[in-house]
Amino acid sequence: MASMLHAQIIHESENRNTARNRDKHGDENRVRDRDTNSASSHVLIFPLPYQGHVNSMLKLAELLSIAGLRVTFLNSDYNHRRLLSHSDVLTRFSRFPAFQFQTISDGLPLDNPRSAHQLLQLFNSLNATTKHLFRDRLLSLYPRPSSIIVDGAMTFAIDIAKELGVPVFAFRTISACAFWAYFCLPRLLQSGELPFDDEDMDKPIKSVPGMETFLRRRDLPSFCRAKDQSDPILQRVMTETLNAPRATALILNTMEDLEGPILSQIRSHCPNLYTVGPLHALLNSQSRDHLPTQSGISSNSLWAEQRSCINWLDSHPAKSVVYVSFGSLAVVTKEEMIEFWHGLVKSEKPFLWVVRPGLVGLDSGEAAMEEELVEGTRERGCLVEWAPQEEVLSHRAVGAFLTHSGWNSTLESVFARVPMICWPYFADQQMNSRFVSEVWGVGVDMKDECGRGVVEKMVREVMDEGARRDELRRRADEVGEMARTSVGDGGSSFSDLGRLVKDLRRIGSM
Ligand SMILES: O=c1ccn([C@@H]2O[C@H](COP(=O)(O)OP(=O)(O)O[C@H]3O[C@H](CO)[C@@H](O)[C@H](O)[C@H]3O)[C@@H](O)[C@H]2O)c(=O)[nH]1
Ligand SMILES: C[C@H]1CC[C@@H]2C(C(=O)O)=CO[C@@H](O)[C@@H]21
Repeated sequence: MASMLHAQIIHESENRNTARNRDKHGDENRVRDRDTNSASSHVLIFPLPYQGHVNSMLKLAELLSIAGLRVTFLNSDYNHRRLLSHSDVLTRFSRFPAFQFQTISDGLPLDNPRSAHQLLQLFNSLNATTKHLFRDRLLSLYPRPSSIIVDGAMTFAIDIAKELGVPVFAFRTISACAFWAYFCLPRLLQSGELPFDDEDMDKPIKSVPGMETFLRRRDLPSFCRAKDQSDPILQRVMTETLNAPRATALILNTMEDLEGPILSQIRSHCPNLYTVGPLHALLNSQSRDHLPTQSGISSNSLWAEQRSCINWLDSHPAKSVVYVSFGSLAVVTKEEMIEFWHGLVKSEKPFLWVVRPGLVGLDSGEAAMEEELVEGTRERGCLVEWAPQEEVLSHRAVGAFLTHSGWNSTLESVFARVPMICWPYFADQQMNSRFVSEVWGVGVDMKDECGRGVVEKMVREVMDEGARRDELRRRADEVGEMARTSVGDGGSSFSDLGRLVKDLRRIGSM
């Protein structure tokens, strides 16, 4: 049955892809239109256990619940404890009697920091431990899931779903441009462009179709910097990506107007592609009147949000503050922190800086660092351990976002029309920052530099009065408007979510 369904959805997708050329935003049924099949659809959603993945997949879970589907969200034990402590998920999801959380072990000991430095440990542990637990869970869940939406970075879950005959949708939480670069890894290796044979990081890259005119070595996902093609993380991300076409469909948190040409490339390998981003905006627009929170924002934070920074922002003029955050996984050295700090202070702009516990590597003297920062930022800075980021970015006082270019942060900044200063840390972020600066024109890219002079120069470029600032703001407004259109009634992401709901229902009724 799974394969019949797969064939049917693919057939319809091919027809639709042809129609897309005639009417890019062809209307689909409204998401909220429930039909009689909803009750038998049971969707299991299973993210990679990281903040950036839990965040977007939980937003999709909320949207599917709003549409009337039965949803089970499978969280790691470790993340679930933190999610319950630091967010309002229980109150929010109590609106949906058919929604449930379930938890599963990620196999790592409690004291493992689960940051970027332990990436391989997490992947190995998921494959050694969680994979088997997932199989048992799938067999024991009642009602049995009619479909599964798994993180596209967890091929083991695709394998098990296929083995048990449950239709599986892969949700990759990164940008289409980063996904496509990963997808082209075999040709990058075959052409000899990888591994790099010298130190010239500005050398153009030719083996990623559609990006020949602007992609350089330094813009490829950071794992491509491996000296040896057998590097385990490079191999891992390549395998995860090349497995996507085995799923019934691929879901991406992006929008047609932003990544259309790259999405066309991906469609030639994964014809049934749903583009439903920015998910946070789609969710906010569909649940604003029904949320128990004052801000109308669904927070899925794994750290306690320090809301005092909103009062601090309230006391600043419009577009005067630089918001700084490097997401949930990055670990920087004390030296890098000092450079950022000098650069920010020298730029003479007020700044709100998220210094997450664990952001500064332990071996680089974290305690002394914090003292210095608190002292040096007394005049102009506000430091928090974790911020209500969506709310911060939509605050009128924020004029720029110094970001690590994680995909959620990028989409949140795009939607809030805030120009970015990108300092990509690892993984997909190097691709995102190149697109932000060269393709979408909504920010500047520091790439591999974070010396104080560069930080100051980039902050001034984006914040100081002048033609450059005006151009960045103009583009940020244009691209932000595109995002608004995509998630509004009849927009491409709105319609694709409707199609996804319809397909999940149809599977549930078979
Ligand atoms: O103080 C903060 C800082 C962050 N966030 C939120 O945390 C999420 C962070 O996600 P993202 O910007 O994507 O960064 P990472 O946490 O680093 O996400 C990982 O997952 C992403 C999605 O796959 C990838 O794009 C990144 O490279 C990867 O590091 C965003 O929704 C932010 O709004 C807060 O709420 N408060
Ligand atoms: C560190 C990364 C390896 C895979 C995950 C990912 C992805 O490509 O899907 C992006 O960023 C990280 O969260 C993970």
